[in-house]
Amino acid sequence: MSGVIVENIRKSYVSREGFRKKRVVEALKGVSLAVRRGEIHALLGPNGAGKTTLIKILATLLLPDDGKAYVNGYDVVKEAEKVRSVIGVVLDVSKGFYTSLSGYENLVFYALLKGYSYGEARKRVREVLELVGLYEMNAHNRPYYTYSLGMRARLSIAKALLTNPPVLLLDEPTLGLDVESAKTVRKLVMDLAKEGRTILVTGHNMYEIEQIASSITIINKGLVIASGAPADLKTRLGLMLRVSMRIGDVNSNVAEYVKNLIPVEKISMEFNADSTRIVFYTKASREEVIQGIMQIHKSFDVKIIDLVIEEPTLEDAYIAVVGGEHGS
Ligand SMILES: Nc1ncnc2c1ncn2[C@@H]1O[C@H](COP(=O)(O)OP(=O)(O)OP(=O)(O)O)[C@@H](O)[C@H]1O
Repeated sequence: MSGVIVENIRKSYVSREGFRKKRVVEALKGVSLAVRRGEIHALLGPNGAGKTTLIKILATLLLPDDGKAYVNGYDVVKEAEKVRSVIGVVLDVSKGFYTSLSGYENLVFYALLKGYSYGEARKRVREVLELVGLYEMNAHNRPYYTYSLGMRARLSIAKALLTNPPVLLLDEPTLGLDVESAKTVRKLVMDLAKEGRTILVTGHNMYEIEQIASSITIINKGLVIASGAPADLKTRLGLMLRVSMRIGDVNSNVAEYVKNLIPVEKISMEFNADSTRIVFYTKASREEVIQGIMQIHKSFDVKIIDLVIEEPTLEDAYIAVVGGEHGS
């Protein structure tokens, strides 16, 4: 049974422009996805793709116009209360806290709202602060306004964990964070999944998501444009390895050698005084490329000075499907 199921969800926003005119934005035009229990699933897309809208529907903050969605088996429309009891939500990491209160006081306030007794609240807040690393940083007693963005993100996740929910819905939890803080938050998300939680996380940074998600759905303008495991997506989208090689020879025939041994899509050469740089793109596997290059080395006595084989990142996958329309 999946942790999250989304079936053909549609949602439009209607806003008034002037006195009579209505503007309709179709934020979701029939989106489906499934997140297995205990899995990190990434929902990727450029700005305005519809990611936040879907998270809000799953969090029971917005009603869909059409379609079905279930969280841990509960219908987000008909069983909203039950859905709320099994989710933890992060919508905007830098909002929702009282700036003059400490992280600890903020969370105790929210824990009391969730129905914990004062004693229970204090105990649970300490646990979640420890879980996200704010306790060991000794940051829990500092006022919120002194928190860095990274600490604010951790506190948002701590808040989402107050009720120990099995499902986490995280909307861009690393947005605006510096590299180190983003890394810490990613590690935290992975640790939370290892504990058996189902996590749906949105983002638009392929590099980040590739490292933590076991499956991905890419949406654009309210439609799913690709989905699958990161590696499968790369293959399906026909992404190519980029091979850059420098040989200790000025040899214009080497491009022919390469093309004879490796299926090459695009090749370019740059001649220097005593070496040649060859750059090519191929759909062949890394192993096939290495075998081909070994063959060139052996058969033509070419000295290879350096060799770099770069795998396509999901950034490439994203550009391949979204084209020039991707956001920042
Ligand atoms: N309350 C609203 N009223 C009118 N239009 C809205 C509203 N909220 C979102 N939209 C529009 O719906 C579309 C989807 O927005 P949504 O916030 O879900 O996208 P997103 O993928 O989360 O983008 P971002 O990364 O910028 O937050 C956009 O065109 C947006 O302008």
